[in-house]
Amino acid sequence: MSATIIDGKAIAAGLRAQAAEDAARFAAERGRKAGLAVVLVGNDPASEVYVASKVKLTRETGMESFGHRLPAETSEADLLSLVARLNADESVDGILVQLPLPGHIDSGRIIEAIDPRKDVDGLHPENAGRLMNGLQGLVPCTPLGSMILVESAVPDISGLNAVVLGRSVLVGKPVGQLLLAANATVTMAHSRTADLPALCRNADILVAAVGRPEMVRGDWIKPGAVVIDVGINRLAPEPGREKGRLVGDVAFAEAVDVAGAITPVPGGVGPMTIACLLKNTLTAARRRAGG
Ligand SMILES: NC(=O)C1=CN([C@@H]2O[C@H](COP(=O)(O)OP(=O)(O)OC[C@H]3O[C@@H](n4cnc5c(N)ncnc54)[C@H](OP(=O)(O)O)[C@@H]3O)[C@@H](O)[C@H]2O)C=CC1
Ligand SMILES: Nc1nc(=O)c2c([nH]1)NC[C@@H]1CN(c3ccc(C(=O)N[C@@H](CCC(=O)O)C(=O)O)cc3)C=[N+]21
Repeated sequence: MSATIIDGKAIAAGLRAQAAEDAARFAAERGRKAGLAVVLVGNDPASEVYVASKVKLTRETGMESFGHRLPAETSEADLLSLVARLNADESVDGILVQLPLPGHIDSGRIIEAIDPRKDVDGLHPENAGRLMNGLQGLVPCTPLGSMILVESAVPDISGLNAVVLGRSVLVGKPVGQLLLAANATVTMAHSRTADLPALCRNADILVAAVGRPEMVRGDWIKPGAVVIDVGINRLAPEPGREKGRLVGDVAFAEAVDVAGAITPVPGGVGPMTIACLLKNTLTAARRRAGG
């Protein structure tokens, strides 16, 4: 058996087309474009690639993009004052501070300083709490994108066994909350979980977000399961190559023979993350504008 490949790239393109329509309507109704501010501290090459891609797609979608690049040695106080300015700026509907931040900055303090209504990453404790309590808020982009991909592959999630590998605030925990809200029976696994392979073999839906290249092997997967691979891992370059290959947390070549449906890396969850960021920015813009 060979799994259906869930085409995140195509589904993300559809979401962006919808976002572009919504952005045009917002601009026509409000007399200004919705705006997203992206803050990058330091010069981590991977972060620079993601941020460049976010800026490009934000503009292509018909929204205003405000880029803020700060040197690695920026103080926490200076970053907090930038966040305060963006909170007060009426043309900014969404604020994203790219993670990870340099070690001398407490990311928790920065995230808590963002106006929850502009927190398009959905990482502010108020938005995390709203998600947990089933209240309206802003949902983190990667989990939201992962969930849309699950829904594209399974008509009814209700009653299915879901296993989430990873419990980060950015990915694992919110993915678990979304699956729970959709009535899956959710198990959250992590680095202390006993016998991961056996646990995973029980999963109708398996979401891998651990950051360990190809950790999930083919024989961990229940035949017919839906596998969402969130991992983005850059391998060391092969001799003569400048860049290493990008792989997920799942050994794709093995898993594809067992799963019912699976996301590739690249072209799976990654493009959905950015599309959901644009979607969240419009959601934030409309709510701030009162409708
Ligand atoms: N596609 C996209 O858009 C995005 C992709 N990513 C990718 O997703 C992956 C996860 O990211 P993120 O959640 O931020 O990572 P974190 O490092 O914050 O969290 C990793 C989680 O995986 C768990 N873990 C680590 N090693 C193991 C192991 N050997 N067995 C079981 N569990 C393990 C950790 O457990 P414990 O809590 O016990 O330490 C932790 O909960 C990364 O590859 C990242 O690059 C991230 C964001 C967006
Ligand atoms: N505050 C914050 N919010 C984030 O959402 C956030 C973050 N910080 N820090 C880093 C991670 C990582 N992340 C990705 C987004 C898109 C792709 C993506 O588009 N990937 C392409 C390939 C890109 C390539 O080729 O390098 C794909 O999977 O097809 C990947 C990873 C968002 N993150």
